[in-house]
Amino acid sequence: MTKTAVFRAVDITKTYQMGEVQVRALRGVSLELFEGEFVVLLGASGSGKSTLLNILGGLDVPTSGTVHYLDNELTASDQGMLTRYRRDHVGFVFQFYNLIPSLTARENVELITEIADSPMDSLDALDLVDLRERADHFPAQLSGGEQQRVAIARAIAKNPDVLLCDEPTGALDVKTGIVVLEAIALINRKLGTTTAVITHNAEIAKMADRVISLSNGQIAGVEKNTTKIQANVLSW
Ligand SMILES: Nc1ncnc2c1ncn2[C@@H]1O[C@H](COP(=O)(O)OP(=O)(O)OP(=O)(O)O)[C@@H](O)[C@H]1O
Repeated sequence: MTKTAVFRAVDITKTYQMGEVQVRALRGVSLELFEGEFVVLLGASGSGKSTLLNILGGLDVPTSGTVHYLDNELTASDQGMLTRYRRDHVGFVFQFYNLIPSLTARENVELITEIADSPMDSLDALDLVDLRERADHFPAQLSGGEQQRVAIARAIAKNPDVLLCDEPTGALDVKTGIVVLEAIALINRKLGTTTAVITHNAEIAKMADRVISLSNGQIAGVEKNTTKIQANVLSW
């Protein structure tokens, strides 16, 4: 059975013009991400990972090349279409959790469920990241890892088709980072959400179905993991 390509990017480039200087963040990247898979985008700082993820998530547009999300060509979409695409299909998790400090964990999740088409219950989303008991706590009462898990609950509460995570463990110690990765892997497994995680940490790549390595704005390799390692046995 052929798997559906959720994303298809063909020869995308991204050049930033900084005054006189041109920064070529992506130099001809082509890739496919398949339905339900867990992909790690691995690369050193500055290799173009965030630029690529932002383009897939409709937060940015490439300078040239095409990107499709299923049958929709993101590169032919206007801002309004990209906004709807993000709202209806994409969950984002960033390195810094961006929770609203004056709202409880549950209220932070409900910010999203209130505007989504077919959201899950906010407490069920918190349950998936094992934080139902902390639903009425404010971000300041939660540890960094717990705040990141609230951010994951918020991202998945709208039942997105894809979950895009940019260095989700970048601000966390190893033990806490592993708990956060376990939450992401559980969501991928349980809900079948196509998941891409950016990291510069090769150890984290071991938990993926496929690892796409980026170097200097280009794809340096694509590897399928024959065995997926569970997050709780990783260490770095
Ligand atoms: N808005 C921008 N304006 C100018 N240059 C940018 C911009 N965003 C990214 N770049 C440049 O593009 C290149 C790729 O950046 P990008 O953030 O995609 O890399 P990355 O692999 O995600 O790095 P990191 O792991 O450090 O976040 C870098 O040289 C960066 O300085």
